[in-house]
Amino acid sequence: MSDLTRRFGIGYALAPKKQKSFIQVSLVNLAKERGIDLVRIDPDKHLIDQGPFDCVLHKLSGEEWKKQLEEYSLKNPNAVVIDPLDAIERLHNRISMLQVVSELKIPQESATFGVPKQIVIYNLETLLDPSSMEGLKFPMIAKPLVADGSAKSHKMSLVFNHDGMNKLRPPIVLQEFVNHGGLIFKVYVVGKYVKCVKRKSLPDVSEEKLNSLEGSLSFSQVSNLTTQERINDNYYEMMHLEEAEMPPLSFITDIARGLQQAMRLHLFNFDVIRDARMLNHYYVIDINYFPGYAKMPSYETVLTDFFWDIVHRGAANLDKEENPEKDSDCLEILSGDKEERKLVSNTCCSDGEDGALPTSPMSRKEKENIIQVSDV
Ligand SMILES: Nc1ncnc2c1ncn2[C@@H]1O[C@H](COP(=O)(O)OP(=O)(O)OP(=O)(O)O)[C@@H](O)[C@H]1O
Ligand SMILES: O=P(O)(O)O[C@H]1[C@H](OP(=O)(O)O)[C@@H](OP(=O)(O)O)[C@@H](O)[C@@H](O)[C@@H]1OP(=O)(O)O
Ligand SMILES: [Mg+2]
Ligand SMILES: [Mg+2]
Repeated sequence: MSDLTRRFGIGYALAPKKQKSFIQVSLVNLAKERGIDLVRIDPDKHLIDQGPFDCVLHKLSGEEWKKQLEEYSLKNPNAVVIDPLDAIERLHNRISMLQVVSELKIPQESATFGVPKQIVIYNLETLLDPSSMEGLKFPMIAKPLVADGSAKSHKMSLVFNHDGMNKLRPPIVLQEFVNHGGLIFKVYVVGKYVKCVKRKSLPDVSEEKLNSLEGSLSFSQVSNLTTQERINDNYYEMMHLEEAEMPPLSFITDIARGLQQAMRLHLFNFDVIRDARMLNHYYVIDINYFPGYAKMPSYETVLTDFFWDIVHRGAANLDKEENPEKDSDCLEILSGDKEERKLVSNTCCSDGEDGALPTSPMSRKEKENIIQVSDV
């Protein structure tokens, strides 16, 4: 059978929440039209007994799953696994996650980048010893060291002074909070495709405010919002985020490609903030494996193109540049919307649709999410 008439199978093994957000009818139908069947893998059954698959797409972890994948790959050497578990594991620890950013060797002409100053704290004794924090300035953001996708791993605190340390539970990463004008850039990578969107982020903390704030403030999953209504505060209106400038395209693409090569991953996104005091300096603060692509405009088309490449070009050729000129068109800078609010619940909206790529028959649904930030 020629490649044009043959059907291809991509098995997906995802947690229920991810499956619900990612496997939308619009994606399944578009892939089907292009000869690709998306098939659910039952994680409770042996992988080896399912399929056959041309590609296994997954966001599951643990020793048992690792064994299953290894066994499957041994028996099906031509099946592509997106992505290798050992490469994904680097992102499960917030130190190794950002280490890769510090090691990137790419030209920094139009703009510069780095990671915020941070330390890792493994026990209470170190946490409560002020000398451990030497070199770090308040406010800080305390993040669980483990970033395994659990609700716990997204629970963070803004820490304004030493009193705020009491409520933290190591192991944590203490990272300097960088004022960034309440705006975050999310850069989605799908194989060679790179897309940068704007979202609302935590508001700046002024010196004045810092002195009047008590201890710490906890919050969770700021970046999991797409649709938001604001209540009672004009911070973001005053910031005019819609008009805020995007980072230079080539700069963002260089970081994306650098990260992709260093991490050997095809599906990830990273969060970038711009230093409010030095406007051509950026910080990478977070990298996520297999993020919420359904929030990315035209996600069905982008992902289906990627699947098509996998099944027609194979893993070995997937990362080779086919047509560098075409690739440069792949970077789209879009504007989205996201925000963090104090003591209220909100919904927020990503302005998403860009028209630069053909959209699939069923357009992406805006998701509504709620965020709550409460005093600890
Ligand atoms: N160093 C920092 N300076 C300023 N703001 C920060 C910093 N680190 C994180 N933030 C803010 O806190 C939010 C959550 O942090 P981070 O992205 O590390 O958490 P996460 O739970 O891994 O998020 P995601 O849902 O994207 O996986 C960011 O989106 C940003 O708004
Ligand atoms: O779907 P999941 O539960 O995996 O949640 C992921 C979420 O996507 P969603 O919007 O589809 O929920 C992502 O949002 P964006 O970065 O794309 O905004 C991001 O928050 C990831 O860190 C989450 O992955 P986790 O770290 O929790 O595994
Ligand atoms: Mg994030
Ligand atoms: Mg994250």
